[in-house]
Amino acid sequence: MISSSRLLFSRFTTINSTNLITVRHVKFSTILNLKLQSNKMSQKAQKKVALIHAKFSRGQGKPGTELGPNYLKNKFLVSNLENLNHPAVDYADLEEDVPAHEEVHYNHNRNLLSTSRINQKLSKAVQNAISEGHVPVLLGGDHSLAIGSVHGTANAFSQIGLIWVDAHADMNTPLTSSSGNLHGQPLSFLLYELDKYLPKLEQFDWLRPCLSARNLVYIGLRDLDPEETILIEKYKIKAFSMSDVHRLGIHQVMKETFEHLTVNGELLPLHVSVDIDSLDPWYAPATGTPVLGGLSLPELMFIGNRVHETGKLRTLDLVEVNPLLKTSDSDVDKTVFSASRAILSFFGYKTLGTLIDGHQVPRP
Ligand SMILES: NC(=[NH2+])NCCC[C@H](N)C(=O)O
Ligand SMILES: [Mn+2]
Ligand SMILES: [Mn+2]
Repeated sequence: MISSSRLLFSRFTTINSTNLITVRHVKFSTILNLKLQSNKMSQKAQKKVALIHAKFSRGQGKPGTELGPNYLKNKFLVSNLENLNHPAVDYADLEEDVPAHEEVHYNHNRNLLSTSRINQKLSKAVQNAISEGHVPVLLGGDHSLAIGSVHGTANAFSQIGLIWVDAHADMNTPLTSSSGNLHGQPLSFLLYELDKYLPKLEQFDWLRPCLSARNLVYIGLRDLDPEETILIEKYKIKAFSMSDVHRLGIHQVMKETFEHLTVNGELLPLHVSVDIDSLDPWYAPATGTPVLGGLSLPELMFIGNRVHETGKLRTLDLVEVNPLLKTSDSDVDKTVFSASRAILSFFGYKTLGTLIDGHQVPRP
């Protein structure tokens, strides 16, 4: 029996040095005689990415996340979305439009009025973008924006699956939150099961819960508040903590995630909400609530690639980049670099290098 390494070796030795030199002058797909999958990709019109810029920071206490969209919409992101056949369009521009003195607070929970208003607009923008055949990508902004973003996706389909990639569970209610920050609470506003724990908040009159706890999967958890742990247990929510990622490996985590979100033999349309603090602070230091021991960028990109392969991504959020929280400029560069690559991975950008029509998408 010939071992595969010998086979490889014997094939390799048939290439002489002249051939190796000519290789450099010819399109390498021809040399390798590969039928590239990406050729097929390029013939089929791909969905456009509808960029939704949400300049918002009032879901938490640290100014700076409102600058996120300006950093995240960089040349590298836009040109590579183009290369990946998912051209980006600037779809909506949202910002806080409530003067500070008109804000409404509930107990220690801050900024209910502006958070409600921007999310109502965001939900409509997401629904419209989906109905026009685009994939909305929310460039945040803090994570309270997931209220509108997920609400929009959930209202565009009969049923969705939500993958929440985060160090935190963001499932506090205004009554359990110790910080009073709405970015730690979006899921309590979205899940049917948690509606009964919410106080009546007239600012959010427009909002109805739209997601079953059964259709939520967490990845990357490592900093939960006690009530969040209780709720996850009580409603048997599928949750992969960082120690689960270590135990199972990210490949198995994604396999089980998709199995969980498959209903009647079909994977649900997916909304993926990525909090940049799911990454270890080494990859993403410029964020408001960093927690050590997070995902590596290759792991997050693996998640993105697997989701991309399913063809089921309907909306993506990238939130909590805060360019003002830095000890040096390189902290911002690192965070934006990681965030841009993470977004691209959901549209087919691979760490290995990505081929389109036999050409490699440039790597920075
Ligand atoms: N989206 C985030 N970064 N959330 C952090 C939440 C932290 C804490 N659990 C809270 O409720 O305040
Ligand atoms: Mn978080
Ligand atoms: Mn979060």
